[in-house]
Amino acid sequence: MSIRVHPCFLGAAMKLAKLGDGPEIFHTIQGEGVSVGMPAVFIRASRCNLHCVWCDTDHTWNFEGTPWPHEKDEVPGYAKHRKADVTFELTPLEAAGRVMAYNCGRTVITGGEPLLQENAFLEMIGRIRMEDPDHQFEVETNGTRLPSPAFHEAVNQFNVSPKLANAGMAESLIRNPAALRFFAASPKAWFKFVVAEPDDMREIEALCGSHGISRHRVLLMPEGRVSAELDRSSAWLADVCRDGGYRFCDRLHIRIWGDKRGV
Ligand SMILES: Nc1nc2[nH]cc(C(=O)O)c2c(=O)[nH]1
Ligand code: SF4
Ligand SMILES: [Mg+2]
Repeated sequence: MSIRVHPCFLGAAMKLAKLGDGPEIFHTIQGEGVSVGMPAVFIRASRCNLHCVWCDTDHTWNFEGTPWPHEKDEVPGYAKHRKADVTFELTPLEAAGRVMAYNCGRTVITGGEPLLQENAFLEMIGRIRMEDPDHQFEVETNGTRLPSPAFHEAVNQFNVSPKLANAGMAESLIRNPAALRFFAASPKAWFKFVVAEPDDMREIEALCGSHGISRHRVLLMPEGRVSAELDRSSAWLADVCRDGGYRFCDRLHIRIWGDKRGV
């Protein structure tokens, strides 16, 4: 498939999260969703349009000078990040080179919210497919942004994680009905909900009902940053999945490596 990129987008810098001295691009296995277990290169966008209180990638958005609360505010030593310390800028061409250096056939574009920079990622995808036409791209998104037709065409799989009230934001911020209906109708989209307590199910069922999301496309994932936390809700969540016809989804990278970055 050839991908055309409008010339005015060529070369626009992308803002990625920083890991060590470089951009947050790493080779691991997909830990969540329908392609769990598959080898993949992850590339993490900096910046998000949301600010979930329990976000585990808050270095992509919780910057000095912003008013957003985070559950780690109570943790001694936790402080908001200096933007320059946690951002790495590079061109889509440079990003493509770093991704291809791993010689892996699958890339997961995550964040932050990658759709805020979809033109830059579209250019990166085009560059990679010039060398590796069958390269598979997944995008992890919070489901509040409608992808452009070209971006939707280029991406193989969208892992859509709509946020619930437990993320601590106004409904108007976390919900874009047009985007949700678009993904509900896309054969490329899967929906992944982080479930913290049984009450969350009411919200998930109402959301799916009102946006045409089929339960066959829904994965329910226990909330937790470490194995013991996942264990706490896995048993009852497995029952919910069995009885409701949902797919259960563990967080394999947390089982294997715990709460670490770059894996
Ligand atoms: N191994 C691994 N799998 C993942 N699936 C989704 C991730 C994410 O942070 O979006 C993630 C991640 O950070 N690591
Ligand atoms: S949408 Fe995702 S990246 Fe953005 S704040 Fe929420 S959990 Fe973090
Ligand atoms: Mg993660």
